Amino acid sequence: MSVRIALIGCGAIGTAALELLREDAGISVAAIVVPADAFAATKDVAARLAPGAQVVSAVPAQGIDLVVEAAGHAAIEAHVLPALQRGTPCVVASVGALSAQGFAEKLEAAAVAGKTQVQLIAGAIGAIDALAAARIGGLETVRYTGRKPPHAWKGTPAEQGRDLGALAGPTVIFEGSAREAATLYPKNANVAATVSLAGLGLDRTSVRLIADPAVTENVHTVEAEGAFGNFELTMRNKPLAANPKTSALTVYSAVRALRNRVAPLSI
Ligand SMILES: NC(=O)C1=CN([C@@H]2O[C@H](COP(=O)(O)OP(=O)(O)OC[C@H]3O[C@@H](n4cnc5c(N)ncnc54)[C@H](O)[C@@H]3O)[C@@H](O)[C@H]2O)C=CC1
Ligand SMILES: O=C([O-])CC(=O)C(=O)O
Repeated sequence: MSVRIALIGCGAIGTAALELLREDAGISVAAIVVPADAFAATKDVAARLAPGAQVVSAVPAQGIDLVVEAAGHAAIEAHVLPALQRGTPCVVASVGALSAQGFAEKLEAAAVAGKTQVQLIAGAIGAIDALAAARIGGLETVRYTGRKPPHAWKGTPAEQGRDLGALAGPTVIFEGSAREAATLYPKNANVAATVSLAGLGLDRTSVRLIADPAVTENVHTVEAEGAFGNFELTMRNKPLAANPKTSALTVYSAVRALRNRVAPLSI
C-alpha cells in the first residue's frame, strides 16, 4: 500500500513536486490543501498531475499518512500544527516560520502531543548534515550569504528606498541575524533559518542578503568554523521559472524527503 500524502500549497514547488511524484508507486497524493481562492487553478493542476487527489482547504482528519508543506509561513500555524497534534508526521519547507519567537517550541510541543515528528527539509541549501554534525563538537561562527538577481527581491523590503531594476552592481539589502532575515524575507530567507537551526541558532548566525544584477542564479554561501575545522559551501541554484525567488533544488529536496520515507534504504 502506498503512503497517502497531503500536499499543502500548489504553487511553484507543489506543482513541480507533483510532476516528479507521478513516478512514485509508493506515494499517492490524496489531498492538496490551498486557500479557496486557489481552488480553480489547483483543480486544473490536480486533474493533470494527481487525479486521485481532492483539493481542500484543510488537511483531512482521516486517511493521510504524511503531510508535506510547500505553501509559506502562515501554513505552518494553520495546517502543520493541527496535523502534528493529531499524530500525522509533517515535512516542512517554510523553515523560516520558526523565526517567530517561541514558534519552534510550539512546533515541538505539537509533535510531542501527537507522538510524531516534524522534519525540516534542507531545501535550497546543502551541507545541513555537516553543519548539524559539526554543532555536536561545537561551532564558533556560522555566516550565510544569499545572493539573488534583483527581480527575485520584488515585493520585499529590499524595494524600500531603491529601484531594484536600476541597480548598477551588487547591493547588500540586509545584514543581521538569521531570525531577522527570515522574518523580513519570508519567501527568500528560509535557508537562513535552516542554516541557523542546524548550526548556531537564529540569533547567533550572521546573514547578508544581496541583490546582484550580475547573477542569474540564486547563490547561497555558508561559511562555518568550529571544533571540527571549517568549511565554505557555495550553491549556484537555478531558480524555478514559475517563481524566481525559489530554487529548483527546493523541489528536489522535498521529493527526496518523501522518497526517503518509503525507501528501504534512505540517503
Ligand atoms: N526551505 C527552502 O529552501 C525554501 C522554502 N520555500 C518556502 O516554500 C514556500 C512556497 O514556495 P513556492 O511554491 O515557490 O511559492 P508559490 O507562491 O509559487 O506557491 C505557494 C502556494 O501555497 C498556497 N498557499 C499560500 N498560503 C497558503 C496557506 N496558508 N495554506 C495553504 N496553501 C497556501 C498558494 O495558493 C500556492 O499554491 C515559500 O513561501 C517559502 O516559505 C521556498 C524556497 C526555498
Ligand atoms: O530557493 C531559494 O533559493 C532560497 C529561498 O527562496 C529561501 O531561502 O526562502
